[in-house]
Amino acid sequence: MPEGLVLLVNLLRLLARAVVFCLRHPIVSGAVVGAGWLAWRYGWHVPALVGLVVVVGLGVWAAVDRASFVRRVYRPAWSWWRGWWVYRRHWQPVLVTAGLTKTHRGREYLPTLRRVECGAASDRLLVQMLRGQAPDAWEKVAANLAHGFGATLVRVREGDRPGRVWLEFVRIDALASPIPALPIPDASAVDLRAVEVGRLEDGSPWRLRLLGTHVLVAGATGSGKGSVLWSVIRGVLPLMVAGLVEVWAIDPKRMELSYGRVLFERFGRYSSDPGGGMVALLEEAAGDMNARADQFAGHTRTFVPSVEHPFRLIVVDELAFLTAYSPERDLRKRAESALAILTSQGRSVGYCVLGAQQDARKEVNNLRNLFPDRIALRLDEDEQVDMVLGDGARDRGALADQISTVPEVGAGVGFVRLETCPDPVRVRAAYVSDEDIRQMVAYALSGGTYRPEAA
Ligand SMILES: Nc1ncnc2c1ncn2[C@@H]1O[C@H](COP(=O)(O)OP(=O)(O)OP(=O)(O)O)[C@@H](O)[C@H]1O
Repeated sequence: MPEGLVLLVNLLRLLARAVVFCLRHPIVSGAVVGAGWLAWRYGWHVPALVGLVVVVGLGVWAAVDRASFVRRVYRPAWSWWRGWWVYRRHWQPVLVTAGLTKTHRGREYLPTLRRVECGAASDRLLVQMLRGQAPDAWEKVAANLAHGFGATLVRVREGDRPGRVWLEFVRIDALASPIPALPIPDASAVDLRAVEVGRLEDGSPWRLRLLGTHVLVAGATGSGKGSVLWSVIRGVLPLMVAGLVEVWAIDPKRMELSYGRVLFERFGRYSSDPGGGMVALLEEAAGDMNARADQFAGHTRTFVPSVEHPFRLIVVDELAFLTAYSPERDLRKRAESALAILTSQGRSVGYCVLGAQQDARKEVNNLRNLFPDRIALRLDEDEQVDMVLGDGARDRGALADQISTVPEVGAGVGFVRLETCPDPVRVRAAYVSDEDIRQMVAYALSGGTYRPEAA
């Protein structure tokens, strides 16, 4: 091809790209054209003044209403910038190297990047796959994509319609360091449908539902099950003091819960008696629940806690001690039966079982399916992940078997399935230390007048 023609073709290409850029980014191109016109018509100081007024205006907005400024200005601008600088600029070379493009009769077909949304810790990219491509083609090269775009991890999620996927690029591990115990909330702020217990991977609060469900916390020894149990108890503490919530603690290990024994004895019940006391307490809870169900039948369908009928949270630290490891067969059967009654019928009458379990294997706990909400902390084997969170959870990114064994990095870290989304989300429970528990006891015994934060 003659040199002149090559030059002409390249010029036309450049022009076409410039037009596409202007159409895709009307605000930026409009601002540049507007500033250029003002400078040409009135001199350079006019657009400079307009720019200054805009910057001051944005600064005032950020100072007055930070949240709306971040949502409407900062996030879109940051997404636009990263979308162009990090992703669009390297899109073609990274995808070619990762083997996600196809060449047919000399023409290259490239998946289309439709949208980029950048958060504080991760970026989400909506991608139109090539026709005939499936999400698992992207899952297989997740490591290539992570290295190619400078992320620590990439997850592939279902897109908004067939043929599309969301790619989640995790840049910063927002859960890498321990989260200190959350402040004890005001009684009016406690919602039993959303008790704040820690943080989600994107830095937002992790809220756990208690009312209308049962929760299973599974994790190997040292995975931080205690921090989930104590964060829940801390989150409902003001309602315990107000008499609207009772915590019945069953403590076979006599380790974790015994620290707050005085709390449970005063605002609920406590047993660590292996000779039948713990099972008797479970049976008592099941009996009370049945009596409550009889009383409510035909009168109330939605449970609202009151002093007469408080919400009862049955906390069991290590279910398997009662259902599998107990040497007495009769006690095992009775415990299993009481737990089955509570979990199958207790939800609608204000009973919630919060059970912790070290071993997720089927034979150890066949009550697992009675717990609608489950949390997988660090697990010993990869097959345990699906046993806890349900089939396909590990393939969808719940790598609970890869959580660090170093307590500062991995304790209290886990995966949950939220109601709003089928994909597992990484979370970390706040760490409630022994000193925090002591302060909780002081707060409760003072009737809520002693505030640990103020001490
Ligand atoms: N959320 C957390 N953040 C940071 N560190 C934590 C957290 N939870 C626990 N740890 C640390 O990890 C250690 C083990 O935690 P914990 O005893 O709660 O685990 P566990 O799962 O209950 O273990 P086990 O089943 O053996 O009782 C604690 O001593 C503490 O130092």
